Amino acid sequence: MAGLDDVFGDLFSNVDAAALFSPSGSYYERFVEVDEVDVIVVGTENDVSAETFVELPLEFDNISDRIRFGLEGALNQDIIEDGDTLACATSVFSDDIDTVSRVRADADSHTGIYDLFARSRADPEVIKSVLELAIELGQKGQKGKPVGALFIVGDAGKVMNKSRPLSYNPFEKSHVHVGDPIVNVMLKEFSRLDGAFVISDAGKIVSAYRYLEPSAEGVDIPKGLGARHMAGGAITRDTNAIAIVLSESDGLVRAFKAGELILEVDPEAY
Ligand SMILES: Nc1ncnc2c1ncn2[C@@H]1O[C@H](COP(=O)(O)OP(=O)(O)OP(=O)(O)O)[C@@H](O)[C@H]1O
Ligand SMILES: [Mn+2]
Repeated sequence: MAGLDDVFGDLFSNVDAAALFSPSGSYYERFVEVDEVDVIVVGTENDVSAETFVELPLEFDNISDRIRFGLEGALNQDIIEDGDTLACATSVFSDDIDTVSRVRADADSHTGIYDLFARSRADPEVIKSVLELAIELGQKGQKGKPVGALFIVGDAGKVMNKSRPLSYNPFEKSHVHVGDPIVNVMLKEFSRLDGAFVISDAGKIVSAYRYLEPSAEGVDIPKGLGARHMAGGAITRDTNAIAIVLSESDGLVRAFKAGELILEVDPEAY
């Protein structure tokens, strides 16, 4: 007689490693005793002081994004190899781990999400702050109305050379950085106005109200997106910046790198 174990056991039989997504300390401890497989912890923080850890920039709400990002990070850090099979344990319905997915690491299905954070010129913390700000802006809008915004992060000198001012720059002589609560309030306020924010690798706000003039040649952005997304996507081909765009029309936050759409998140899901 076959039992449930025989059937569900297929999910984790002969895996190369187990990836635990944001496990509790006690859950992780139980794995330390298991010497059958390597254990990888994936999360926004290494709360359990795991030996092998992959950092997530966001607690991705979408489970496949979460797993894909984790595996991309593990591949990038040479923790796993292309073709390895993993048992990925995550929580979907509660804070506890309640789901196991059997996933094969595929270097070809590389989405670039990990690269966006870990291999960009700009500081990963800066990228994370700007992404969080765009998500927050998408959730709340400006006085209840949907707003759009365009943030160009990194390689600021070159970005400034490929753009022009639409108005006076309120950040002209200031030395303010993203992540600072006051700055976030200012950025939200200015996001009502036209153009892009330019942010340095280290997170300094270089300018607001920039009109970007990249060459759009060879930029392949999804149809239906307008000038803001085109300009944001294109400048990331011309420079080593990344672009984080909040759409006023569909409410989604998108990130572009090297002229390509890398990440799409729905602020309402956070
Ligand atoms: N080249 C540019 N540089 C900076 N900002 C731009 C540029 N082109 C457009 N924008 C900004 O984007 C705003 C919206 O333009 P548009 O509707 O064409 O873009 P979109 O990609 O459809 O964005 P949304 O989804 O928010 O409507 C403009 O009002 C302007 O503030
Ligand atoms: Mn539009």
